[in-house]
Amino acid sequence: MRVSTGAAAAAEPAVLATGVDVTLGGHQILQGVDLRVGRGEVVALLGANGSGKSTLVRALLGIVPRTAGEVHLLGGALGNGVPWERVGYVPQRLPAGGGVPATGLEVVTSGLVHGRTLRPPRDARKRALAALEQVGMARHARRSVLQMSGGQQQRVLIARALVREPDLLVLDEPTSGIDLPTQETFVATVRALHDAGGTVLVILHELGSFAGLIDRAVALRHGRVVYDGPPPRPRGEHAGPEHEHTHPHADPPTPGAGLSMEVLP
Ligand SMILES: Nc1ncnc2c1ncn2[C@@H]1O[C@H](COP(=O)(O)OP(=O)(O)OP(=O)(O)O)[C@@H](O)[C@H]1O
Repeated sequence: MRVSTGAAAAAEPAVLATGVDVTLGGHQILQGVDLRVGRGEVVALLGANGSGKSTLVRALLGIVPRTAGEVHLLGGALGNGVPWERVGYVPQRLPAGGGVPATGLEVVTSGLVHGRTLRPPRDARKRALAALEQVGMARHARRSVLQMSGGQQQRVLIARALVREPDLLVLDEPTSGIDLPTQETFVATVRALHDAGGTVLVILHELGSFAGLIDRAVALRHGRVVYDGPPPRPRGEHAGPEHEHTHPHADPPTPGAGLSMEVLP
């Protein structure tokens, strides 16, 4: 991880959002959301379908507009104040209609290009290949992402976020559609980023492979924060933080072992 410039900025939380409101299509989707993620924390964002998790993450990143509220990332106000080259984002899926036939390598290399320099660094190819290797996609580096399965595309998006070795990694359901061995490789990579001092905000439907990594959970319901505290314990021991996921799972998941919003207050 790179050392932040300015001790004051480094002391600020990685994510600080206050009073965030978002209205989309005439409906208020988020209402007065406050969220703080300290440096080095791993925070899970939980909630039922449609509770506003993706919208919150997209508002935090400035992808959807706020009608009220303030957002600071890595000590900078949303917009030009944010050091975007230190922020990695994995969206839920490739944007629909993004019909550009880029290869996996090109998509990952684009993760090294940011507003201040349009030219990838000299070692971009090597770093992009290493990131693809981390998600088990190195041998597909030259394939068009449009010809990849949804899970493969997701792995390329993860590699694109990891390649810049971000200080803040924001993940929108990163493991949906990805097989378990790849999930566990990915979680190990996120753990390494966290061990190096990185901060992670991750939308999850169940803690699953992430269980042992999560410091805190924040739950949304109908666009409001309804819980902010320790991650709720899964009912099944198998999915608990104490369970080391070191083996491939041949059996289907235990019913109820996955942590869902239904068990939250
Ligand atoms: N562009 C949009 N225009 C209108 N409504 C939208 C738009 N995007 C999202 N919504 C609505 O906002 C609400 C929250 O959606 P969002 O995708 O943030 O939920 P989520 O918690 O991430 O759900 P999921 O777990 O299914 O991904 C939903 O009711 C959705 O229909």
